Amino acid sequence: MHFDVNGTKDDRVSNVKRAKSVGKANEQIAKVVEQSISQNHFCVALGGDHSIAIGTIIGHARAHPNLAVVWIDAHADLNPPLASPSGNSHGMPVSFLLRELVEYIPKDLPGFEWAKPCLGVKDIVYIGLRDLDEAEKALIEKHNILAFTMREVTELGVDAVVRAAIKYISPSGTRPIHLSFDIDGLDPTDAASTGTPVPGGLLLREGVYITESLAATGHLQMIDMVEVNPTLGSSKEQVRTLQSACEIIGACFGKRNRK
Ligand SMILES: N[C@@]1(C(=O)O)CN(C[C@@H]2CCCCN2)C[C@@H]1CCC[B-](O)(O)O
Ligand SMILES: [Mn+2]
Ligand SMILES: [Mn+2]
Ligand SMILES: [Mn+2]
Repeated sequence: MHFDVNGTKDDRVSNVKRAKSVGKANEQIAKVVEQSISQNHFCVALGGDHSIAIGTIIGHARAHPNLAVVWIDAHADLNPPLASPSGNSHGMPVSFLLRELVEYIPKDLPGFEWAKPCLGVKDIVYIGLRDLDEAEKALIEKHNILAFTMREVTELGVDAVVRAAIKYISPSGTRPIHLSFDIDGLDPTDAASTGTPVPGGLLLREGVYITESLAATGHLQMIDMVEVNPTLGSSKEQVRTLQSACEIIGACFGKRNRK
């Protein structure tokens, strides 16, 4: 039995653990992000798990409807609630955001009455994928979602991948970009202190390069830096993970290795 902050029952509904708390929290996040972006701030959302992207991206899209999203992650976070193997909302956010998947979202989710999808499948690109569930593979395939897995990153190189990603989501180079950066997109050598680490990820150098390249478009408006969990791993790993997160956030503001 789980309870929300008001002490009322908040259990698993339609296979979403603590649905009401997650929904209500994201409703607040969306309001704050919309306000901040509307005041022309560059917005940094620090997670916390990746379910916060429901609020950050819906909030951002209210201010910039033609938003494009770059999702850096070992995982696709694309499980519609009833297809999730874990019932953990951090593996679901993209399914709440895509208009083409609205039929898979249960209508009776407490706390999510406000959440309306704000992206089409062509408005998002993945980089770093290497651990997908069957439903996620099927949905990426069915909807032709552009995904550069770690295989493509190795095959093409990070420069070709980020150039292709930008060309795809913003051919004119003018669309506002939202970077949703799950720290587990990086290799555990650079980010071990996270809930679901997966070997064979992006080097910090590659994560910085991708972020710098997005910043260089002049239209990177917001970053989510999520899944950083400084309570996990050795203190050395914790320091390294936090350092990596700071390097990525810093890269949003331009080149790090100035000549
Ligand atoms: N797809 C998942 C889900 O629970 O939905 C399955 N699970 C990883 C699972 C562990 C056992 C071996 C196969 N992989 C975590 C992932 C969500 C990650 C959320 B993120 O925000 O950290 O990306
Ligand atoms: Mn997680
Ligand atoms: Mn994630
Ligand atoms: Mn992940």
